[in-house]
Amino acid sequence: MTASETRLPPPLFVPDDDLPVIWSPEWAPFLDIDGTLLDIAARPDDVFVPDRLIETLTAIADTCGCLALVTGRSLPQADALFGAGRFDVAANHGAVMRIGGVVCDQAGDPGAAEAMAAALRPAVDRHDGAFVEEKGHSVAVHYRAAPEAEPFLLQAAHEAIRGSGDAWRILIGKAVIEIAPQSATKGTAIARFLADPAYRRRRPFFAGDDTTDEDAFVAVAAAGGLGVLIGPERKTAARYRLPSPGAFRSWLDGSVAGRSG
Ligand SMILES: O=P(O)(O)OC[C@H]1O[C@H](O[C@H]2O[C@H](CO)[C@@H](O)[C@H](O)[C@H]2O)[C@H](O)[C@@H](O)[C@@H]1O
Ligand SMILES: [Mg+2]
Repeated sequence: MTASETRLPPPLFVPDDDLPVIWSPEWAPFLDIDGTLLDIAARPDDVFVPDRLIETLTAIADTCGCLALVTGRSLPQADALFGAGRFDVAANHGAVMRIGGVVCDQAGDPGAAEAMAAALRPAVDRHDGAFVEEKGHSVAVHYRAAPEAEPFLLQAAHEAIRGSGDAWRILIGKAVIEIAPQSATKGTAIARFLADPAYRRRRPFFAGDDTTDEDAFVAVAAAGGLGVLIGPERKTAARYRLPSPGAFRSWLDGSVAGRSG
């Protein structure tokens, strides 16, 4: 069953501390970054990471014995935001995996990604405010400041991957069109983590905000875990929902035993 075929009841809205999780080594927490842990900002480099969030995530990782960021960002970007090597990461929408400090999987040819970025640039340059984000194993075209450009940029992205066979796929996120390896998703990333001794036999928890996170919600549900959608209500495979990254950060803070405001 694919994410788009998922038929589950509408997600439950969870006011603050009713989310049924008490961190312990039973759990494997998997967390999306943008729009989930962090508020959306005008540009990728404008995001703000509160010190307290890093302390909270570190405390959860210590309690559970594991924690992974599962993100569309690249590994260097995730490290720049949360501290070099601090957490396990599935980067580039699952194409690049680092577990226990070791980069164990790398899907997608960075040379091909660079060539696609170059091919996209003339189309992007025709729209003030649009820009290309090169991420090694994937490419993003941002148009938050040029929303009218979306159809044109989407066509350019389809043209960029034409001829690559099944190697690449297009994902549409928040004011962004991404080109990522076909062979990896956030769902395959979670399955890969759960096969690793550091995560095996744990109950997966995943929080994410985007339609690109639905593969992960399906994967955690299939493994008996728990998915939390961050943001407004929509069709989703997540079973719970919190309204914003701020609400999620507050819940995370409150979920860490022995800490107070
Ligand atoms: O999977 P995620 O961790 O949620 O990452 C998804 C993409 O997030 C970033 O772009 C988004 O957030 C930016 C900062 O708030 C915002 O300016 C942009 O409009 C959003 O699309 C990041 O730049 C991408 O590389 C990630 O794939
Ligand atoms: Mg996100």
